Amino acid sequence: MNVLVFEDFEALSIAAAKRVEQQVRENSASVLGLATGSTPLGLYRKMSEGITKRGMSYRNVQTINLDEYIGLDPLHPRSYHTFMDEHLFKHVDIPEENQHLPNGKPDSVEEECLRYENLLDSIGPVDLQILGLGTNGHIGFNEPGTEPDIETHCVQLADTTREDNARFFGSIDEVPTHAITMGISSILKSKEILLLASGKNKAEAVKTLLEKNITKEFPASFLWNHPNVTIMVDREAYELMETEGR
Ligand SMILES: O=P(O)(O)OC[C@H]1O[C@](O)(CO)[C@@H](O)[C@@H]1O
Repeated sequence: MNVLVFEDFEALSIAAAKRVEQQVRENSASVLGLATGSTPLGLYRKMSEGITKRGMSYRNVQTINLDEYIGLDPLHPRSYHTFMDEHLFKHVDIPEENQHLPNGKPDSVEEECLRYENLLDSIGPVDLQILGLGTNGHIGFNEPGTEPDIETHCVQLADTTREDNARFFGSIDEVPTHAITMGISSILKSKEILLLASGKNKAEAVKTLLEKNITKEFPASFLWNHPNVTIMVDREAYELMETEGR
């Protein structure tokens, strides 16, 4: 696992965008695994700027997102479909048919999970997977207690996750209780993984991750089982490591 420490969120976002742009320049038909949450917002802004400022194009790229809330229609203002549209898809030239997210309002959640894992296998493997890090160590919506061999599945969200995400909704009561998420084993199928973490509220989780105690109680620790993972953090997210003089 490589660890890269950046001065701040801006520097981290620029570096992450550089890696994505390099990937797409090398292989214009790359498959990108995408995440939601606040952390990739800087990356998505820089990717959008890349279109106008650096002549980037994503027209042959396929994207596949990690997760979606169950019960939210794709057009719901708080769905991850809408999040991706607002923050990335409407600013870049990825064809709509190449943008993939789980359907949060399927007839059958089980069938949707199967469909999504099959989709991942048919367009994959993901060349570059972007991940955020939950304060409780989740990746995607794989909450503490998730087994490492699980593929795309339905998950009950932890209370802490619903609290963390209440800022995107009016109140915690409006945050859905369940989601569809790629599993740990789905994520580990990627060729390369880039985990981003920013801010003091991630410092404890970053410290736990870097302790290399591989346990289902801290799902991100399973990333240690993958051969090509880079963690990009800013100084605030790394501050507990620096305090220890590492
Ligand atoms: O980037 P944030 O908003 O801190 O979220 C971290 C993680 O939590 C989630 O938003 C889910 O709670 C993930 O999508 C994300 O990777």
